[in-house]
Amino acid sequence: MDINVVNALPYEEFVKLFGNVVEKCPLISAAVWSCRPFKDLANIEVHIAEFIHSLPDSGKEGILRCHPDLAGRDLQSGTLTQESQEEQSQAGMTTLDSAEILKMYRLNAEYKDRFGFPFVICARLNNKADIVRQLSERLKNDRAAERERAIEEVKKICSLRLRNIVLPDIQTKL
Ligand SMILES: NC(=O)NC1=NC(=O)NC1=O
Repeated sequence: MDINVVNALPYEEFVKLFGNVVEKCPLISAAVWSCRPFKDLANIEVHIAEFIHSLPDSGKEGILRCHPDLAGRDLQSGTLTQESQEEQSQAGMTTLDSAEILKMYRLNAEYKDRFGFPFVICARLNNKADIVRQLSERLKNDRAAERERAIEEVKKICSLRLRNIVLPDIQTKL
């Protein structure tokens, strides 16, 4: 999709197209629409990142709280967004055995108890072993460091989702 086409979208169409590039946070795309005209795809990412980093800690944590757990309730009940379903499936979350599901549930619960927001990682860039290792390691971080780390993962997820929309014919398998 040509960047001039993106720049010409009315905000309703822009939000419809990009509203879930950050999981369940259409506000971000609705806000970034005001930054048109975008030079290119990377420029959209820059504006999204600037918006996210301009938020107070509570806002950043709010973004994290909009993310479904990996291998969690939403996956088990089939209520993930299409993007999350595809991402979690690609990371092997849909083929865990019961012991692996229980391990993810326990680690996710421990993480949420410690930080007050869910563990977020860019699933497309990790397999299930990476995810368990990262979850175990990042549990040791302090809250501020972990908040920033998780937001970096949100930005990676966003970048891949944007590419899937704007460059659908190029497989974004990194
Ligand atoms: N808690 C999460 O990290 N969730 C997710 N990461 C992704 O890449 N897709 C998700 O649903």
